[in-house]
Amino acid sequence: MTTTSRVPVTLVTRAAPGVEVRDLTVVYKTPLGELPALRGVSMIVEPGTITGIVGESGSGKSTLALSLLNAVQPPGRIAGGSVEIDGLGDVLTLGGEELRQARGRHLGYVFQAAQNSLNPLKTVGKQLLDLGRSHGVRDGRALVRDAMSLLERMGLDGARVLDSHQHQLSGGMRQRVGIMLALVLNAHLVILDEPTTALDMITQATILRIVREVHQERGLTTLMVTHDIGVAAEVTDRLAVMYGGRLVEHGPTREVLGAPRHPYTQGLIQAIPRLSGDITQARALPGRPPTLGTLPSAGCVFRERCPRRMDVCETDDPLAVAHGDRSVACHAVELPTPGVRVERATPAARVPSGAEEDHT
Ligand SMILES: Nc1ncnc2c1ncn2[C@@H]1O[C@H](COP(=O)(O)OP(=O)(O)OP(=O)(O)O)[C@@H](O)[C@H]1O
Repeated sequence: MTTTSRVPVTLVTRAAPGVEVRDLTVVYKTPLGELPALRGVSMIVEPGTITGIVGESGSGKSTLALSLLNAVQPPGRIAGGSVEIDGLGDVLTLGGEELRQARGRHLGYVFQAAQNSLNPLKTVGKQLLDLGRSHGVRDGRALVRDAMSLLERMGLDGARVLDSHQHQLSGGMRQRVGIMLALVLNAHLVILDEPTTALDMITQATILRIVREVHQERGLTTLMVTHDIGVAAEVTDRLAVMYGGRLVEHGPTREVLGAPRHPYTQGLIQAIPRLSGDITQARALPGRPPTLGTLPSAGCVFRERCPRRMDVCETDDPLAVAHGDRSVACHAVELPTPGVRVERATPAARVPSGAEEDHT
């Protein structure tokens, strides 16, 4: 990723953008005061990759996704850090029309509960044309063609869906409309927050295949929030594991799932029931994830549930240690050879902006 100074949104490069999140802190106002939902999160997203953001409910996944769009709403507030996106600069410094144009045209997104986000008074087709117009799309017919083709690939009757109102579509159909709307303006950074939660297993598999295909065809950088490790395993190249507002482990999906290093990642994987073999081997993580009010203000956020807890975990928040293109934030993890203790979870090698890379 190039460290960009601010450039006008219209000059944006169309190649898959890299993203660098640096020291991001987001707080929510609560009766106990402002409490951090994200604390010092740093992460690099390589251009052209699909990164899964996983973790239990409340770990900060959606807050991170919203921050990438500079869309955290009160009672939340971005209290510190930066989100540099190739071609856009630090999105946290964008506002007004610049930010509106960036969203949709350059940053496509499907928020959680996308199935409820359509306007009940307008047909999907009308909303599509409104969206196009508000982003300066001149060729409405081409936009409709592209939308129909995306919908049809997701197993829907495109013409019928565009003619429908929200109440005429099932939850799963609306979810797919949300995905179409995120992709149809040709954004090159796409953020999907739980894109398949309302879908049955077969439809979910179809959608994941299409997300992957469209990602490759269009040269996207994709971030997918999911609480479902199976979904992440199926579709992502890299995995970012969050706990209590911290990024605790990050690396290539196969390596993180095959040889998890952080005790939390190990616990998450052990908790997945297997379809074959001994199902009694699935072991739920003991305890519950913290809420904003129960997060410890010092030491490791995971220590209460950690089987490898040590004295230092009570007092020192572990920094991310990068080793190759993996990083882990845990006092108890011994790396194969001495790692470099760094504040930021930075992969060793960065691919230049827009460079092609085989991540399979
Ligand atoms: N509007 C809000 N006001 C107060 N606290 C909030 C608000 N939104 C989120 N939080 C808190 O911030 C923390 C992170 O929430 P976030 O929704 O980002 O987590 P998540 O990992 O996406 O969870 P889920 O999988 O349940 O969506 C949680 O403790 C949550 O309760």
